Amino acid sequence: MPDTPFAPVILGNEPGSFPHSVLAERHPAIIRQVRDAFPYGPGQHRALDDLLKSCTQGTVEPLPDDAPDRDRWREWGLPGCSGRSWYDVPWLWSESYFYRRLLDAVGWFGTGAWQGIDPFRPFKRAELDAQETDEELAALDALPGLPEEERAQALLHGSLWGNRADLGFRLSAEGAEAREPAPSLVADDSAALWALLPPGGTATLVLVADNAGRELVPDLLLIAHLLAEGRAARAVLHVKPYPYYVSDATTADVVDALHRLRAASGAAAEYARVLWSAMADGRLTVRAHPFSCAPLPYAEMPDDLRAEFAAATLTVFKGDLNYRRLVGDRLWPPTTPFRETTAYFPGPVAALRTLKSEVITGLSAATESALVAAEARRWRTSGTHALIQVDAR
Ligand SMILES: O=P(O)(O)OC[C@@]1(O)O[C@H](CO)[C@@H](O)[C@@H]1O
Repeated sequence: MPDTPFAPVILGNEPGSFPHSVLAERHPAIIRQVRDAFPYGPGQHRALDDLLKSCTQGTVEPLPDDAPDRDRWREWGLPGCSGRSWYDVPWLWSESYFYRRLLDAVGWFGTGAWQGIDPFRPFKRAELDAQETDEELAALDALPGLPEEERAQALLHGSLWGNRADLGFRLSAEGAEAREPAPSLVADDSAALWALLPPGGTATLVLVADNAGRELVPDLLLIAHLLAEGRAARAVLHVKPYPYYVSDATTADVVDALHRLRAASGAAAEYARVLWSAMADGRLTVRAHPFSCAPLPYAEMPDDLRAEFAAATLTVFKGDLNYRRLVGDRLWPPTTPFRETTAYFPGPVAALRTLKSEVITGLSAATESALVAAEARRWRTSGTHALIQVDAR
């Protein structure tokens, strides 16, 4: 990481700011939604009440003594954050710990009957079962007649804009889905991305997934295309080891998405066949590394993960949160080169992301001025702009 006195770490303690609204409004709304979605017992309701009080008015508290990941969270900075207001510790840390505590409250980590019951599953399932998903899958039938480059580009854009399908985001951005998509890319390095994945090559692609459902489906379709066309010989899909940020994909969500694709007809079912056989013969693997849910930037990744990314031809980070973790959750001057913020990364790296938080790098001065002139600061968080950035080395 470069020395960054000019790029302060984002905190959530400024009333009226986007990060503050996430802590003060989005998190309580998520607690409400989860509480309403399950027939929880009194213990769970009490734990949710306690969490609501702690995260809005209280301080960060340590994990229970028997938490299986106590040591990990100690390494991830819990002792330094304990006793401080959730608003005063780094925003990234605070959000991440909120999801960890929410899972605790509903019994995910316990040994009881609620162990492993995903509190966000009803929302993710509803999205996967929605009519919009049928329409998106039916639209794939237009692809087989097109030249390979056009299909590849269409599927890349499907995966990119699929990142708008973020359930946590929609909780606090009502109507965002209905707005004009404004499909404007604020940075487009797709040519550099394709140059790293030529047809008939031996590339290993690592895709660090973001959301389940209507984002994961197009991510899987893109992977299927890359494998089928020989742009990747092998792909590794990184998902979250536990439910996170409402809609982030876990292994269970990958299974649901693959079932959804397999049950479809036409081209979608063909992509499903490619994916099932690639999983069966090991060309496509799923990883759920603990660091995927860490409250830290990727600059602090552990050695085993660093080695894995170093061995890949290209690592693609999907989504807003992964972007924040890739470049560092800081208020960078928007023209800071992307490759300067990813210089620590051990191999070629790309970001596919719609803009849903204030972190941004790699803009040209002209693009930044145009966005500010048209929308002041709104373009940073509205989810209506996107980027494809590549550091090819
Ligand atoms: O990573 P994703 O799904 O694209 O977006 C995650 C997100 O909704 O959560 C954060 C605020 O909670 C923001 O960074 C962003 O808006």
